[in-house]
Amino acid sequence: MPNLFARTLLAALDEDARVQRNLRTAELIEQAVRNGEGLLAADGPFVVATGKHTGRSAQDKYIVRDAETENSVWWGKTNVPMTPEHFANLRVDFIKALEGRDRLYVADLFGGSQAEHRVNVRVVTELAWHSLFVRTLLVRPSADELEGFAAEYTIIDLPSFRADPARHGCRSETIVAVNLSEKLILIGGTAYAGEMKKSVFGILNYLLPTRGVMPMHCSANIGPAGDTAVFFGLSGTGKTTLSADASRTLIGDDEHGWSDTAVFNFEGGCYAKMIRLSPDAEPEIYATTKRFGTILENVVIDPETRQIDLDDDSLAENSRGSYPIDFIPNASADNLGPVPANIIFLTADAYGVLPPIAKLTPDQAMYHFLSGYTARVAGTEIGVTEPSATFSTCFGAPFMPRHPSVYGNLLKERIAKGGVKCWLVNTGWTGGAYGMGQRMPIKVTRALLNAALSGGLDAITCRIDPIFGFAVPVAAPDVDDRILDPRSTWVDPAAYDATAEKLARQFVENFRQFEDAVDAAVIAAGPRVLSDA
Ligand SMILES: Nc1ncnc2c1ncn2[C@@H]1O[C@H](COP(=O)(O)OP(=O)(O)O)[C@@H](O)[C@H]1O
Ligand SMILES: C=C(OP(=O)(O)O)C(=O)O
Ligand SMILES: [Mn+2]
Repeated sequence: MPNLFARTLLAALDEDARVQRNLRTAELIEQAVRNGEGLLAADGPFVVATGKHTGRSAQDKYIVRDAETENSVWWGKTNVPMTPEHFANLRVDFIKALEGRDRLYVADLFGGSQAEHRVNVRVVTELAWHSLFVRTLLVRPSADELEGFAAEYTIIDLPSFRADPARHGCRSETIVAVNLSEKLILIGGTAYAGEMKKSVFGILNYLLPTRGVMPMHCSANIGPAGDTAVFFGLSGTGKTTLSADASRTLIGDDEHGWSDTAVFNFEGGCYAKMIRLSPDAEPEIYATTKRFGTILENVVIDPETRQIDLDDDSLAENSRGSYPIDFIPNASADNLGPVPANIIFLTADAYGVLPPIAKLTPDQAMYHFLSGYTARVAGTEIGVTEPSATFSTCFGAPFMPRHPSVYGNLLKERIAKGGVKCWLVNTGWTGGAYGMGQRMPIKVTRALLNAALSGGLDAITCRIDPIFGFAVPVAAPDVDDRILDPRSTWVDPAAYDATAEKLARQFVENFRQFEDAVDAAVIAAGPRVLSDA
């Protein structure tokens, strides 16, 4: 039940003449144009600039620490507590800000595509395009379902709000405050739309483990043999890109649940990266940039010709496009598929040491799931700056309110049932002969995935990597064998060894936090620092 405050607010909004309720795409775009929120592009998309915030503000996110969350949330670097008093101040100030608006948008939506596992969410926004975004990304109730819709969670998103560190106990003018007892999320001081969808993800990640569903930061699709694959990965590792594949049916690009019987999408839309999008490598996603109903965030548009330029990164490297899932031609009509036959962990390794594909044992899979490794090149000068490793547990620490072992145990049970193969896929940067700082070609990754998912790597000889311990195929269909063994491509093998050792050491150090939570076999499944052996 929403608390008294939320009930009062919901009732007030129901009667408020300023509120535009559950408008559909065309009307929201008309309003957004009238409000001066963005421009229509020549080919149909609505194009907006979000200003200062072009990505999530992970450092400005808080969870209210109270009786509900005290023992259920894993407090630490990513789940940062906020006092109920600071939240109460924030709520008062949000109400004041709402009162000052002459127009507000309300969208009543489902978080979760399956009736038995979804939550009813009401999203209140000051921007019409935000309302369109959240309608696009979440699951849209039918007209009948809207009739008796009772919101359980409320999200209020006010980009024009300015948080006050003294009153709200925060760090800056930007705030994402999650109150799980009041079932209220307040987002202020940022216009990046992704905050809304990832907030709903956080709610489901909190609730679903108690109902026996494993929530996952992954994309998912289904092969011609009815084989579901899930692709875990941190931002930028290729979940969205690789899940849109002409030969497989898309379930979703970012957030899913794994129940006893199915993998189901939490969402009803996708949120793709637009920067330097290639019509050749990503034809399905590219086609969405030519359609009415797509929103393009921080894509540069010529105000006269209304042509867009996907290569222009002057507004953001993280330019985005959101579209309903059925804009992808072969999307699943019921948002679900069978339980997975394959689990893929995507990593974008900037050190150039991980192979483009490796087979994992169940213990190695647990190790890599809890580690959640990726690394990006730090600056724009690719190959010159030092890459920095990121470990984000469950490949999604910012969205996981509970202890990693909660999600880890759900994975362990599922792998233990058998019938699922696990893979580590490096979509990052290659070293040596392939040139330091070259991103793994998408067509190489796709060829390897196709081979792995269709059973084409099952009979291929593998070598066991001496540092990382996993099995690496020595050959694969349609791929130059040399790229499978990064060490052999480095001009200086000793430099490879030193770099790989450096990464191995970071893995080991990061994993110390999980040593008490897992079996010895899982710890032993991690990389080895050879010089310490
Ligand atoms: N080998 C590769 N595999 C996947 N994506 C790649 C690869 N090489 C380059 N990319 C680019 O990296 C980005 C991956 O982003 P995206 O698929 O949105 O990741 P995620 O959904 O995991 O955040 C895209 O811009 C894509 O074009
Ligand atoms: C929307 C996001 O997800 P991703 O980058 O993984 O697509 C995000 O992290 O803000
Ligand atoms: Mn994505």
